[in-house]
Amino acid sequence: MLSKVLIVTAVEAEKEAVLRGLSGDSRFEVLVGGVGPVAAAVSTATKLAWASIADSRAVTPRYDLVVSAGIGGGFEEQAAIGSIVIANEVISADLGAETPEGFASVDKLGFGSSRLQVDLELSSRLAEAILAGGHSVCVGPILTLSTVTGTALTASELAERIPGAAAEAMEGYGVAAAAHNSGIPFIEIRTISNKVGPRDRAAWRIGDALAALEIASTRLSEVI
Ligand SMILES: O=C(O)c1cccc(C(=O)CC[C@H]2O[C@@H](n3cnc4c(=O)[nH]cnc43)[C@H](O)[C@@H]2O)c1
Repeated sequence: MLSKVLIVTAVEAEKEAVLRGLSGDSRFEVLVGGVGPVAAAVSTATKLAWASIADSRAVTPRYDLVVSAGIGGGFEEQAAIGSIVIANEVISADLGAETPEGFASVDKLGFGSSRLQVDLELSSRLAEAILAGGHSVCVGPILTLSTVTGTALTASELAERIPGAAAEAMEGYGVAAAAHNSGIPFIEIRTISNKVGPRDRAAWRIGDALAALEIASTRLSEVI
């Protein structure tokens, strides 16, 4: 059983949904890290650094797990609105260069990796627990972007470039980079508020996604 888990959300409404699902489980700490990969990375890394300093004075244990959790967009035929997506990989999908032949990732350019690993064993157990609880769940790559996809063309380009892409959001890769930098296991949970594609704000079902986030948080507290 893990003893201390840091969950990072983008906004307060997501934190509140996570806390409702955790029902006071004191093993968890929930941080509102801000919207976008940079805010998420800076907030998470700062939190982990201070915890490490405190830990060195044996005041509080360092974290056993870091979680990026929040709402996200679901890719067609992968994740429906209201469903839960658990990452099997997090990918910074716009980290690279635009070329006449199309997008070139930093991996392709030789400047590093746009992909970060997750704790696959825990992710799998969490997905099984969600499924056993009767909620729809998908396990697949979750993309991190600095811009919310707003056209069918971009959605299809992403789906073609990253086969099996299940969801997109804006913070996971940043939180994961901070966790990996501290040598702490990481997972990402997204609950689907909208379809990835043409921008249609009226079609966003944030309430449904927050309700699913509460469910996912309850299952998380059961499996760790
Ligand atoms: O385009 C709009 O008018 C619009 C309306 C409501 C919210 C937004 C956001 O930019 C929310 C970003 C926030 O939510 C996460 N999120 C949710 N769905 C997606 C998505 O399809 N693509 C990327 N991020 C998404 C994200 O992690 C942010 O925290 C825009």
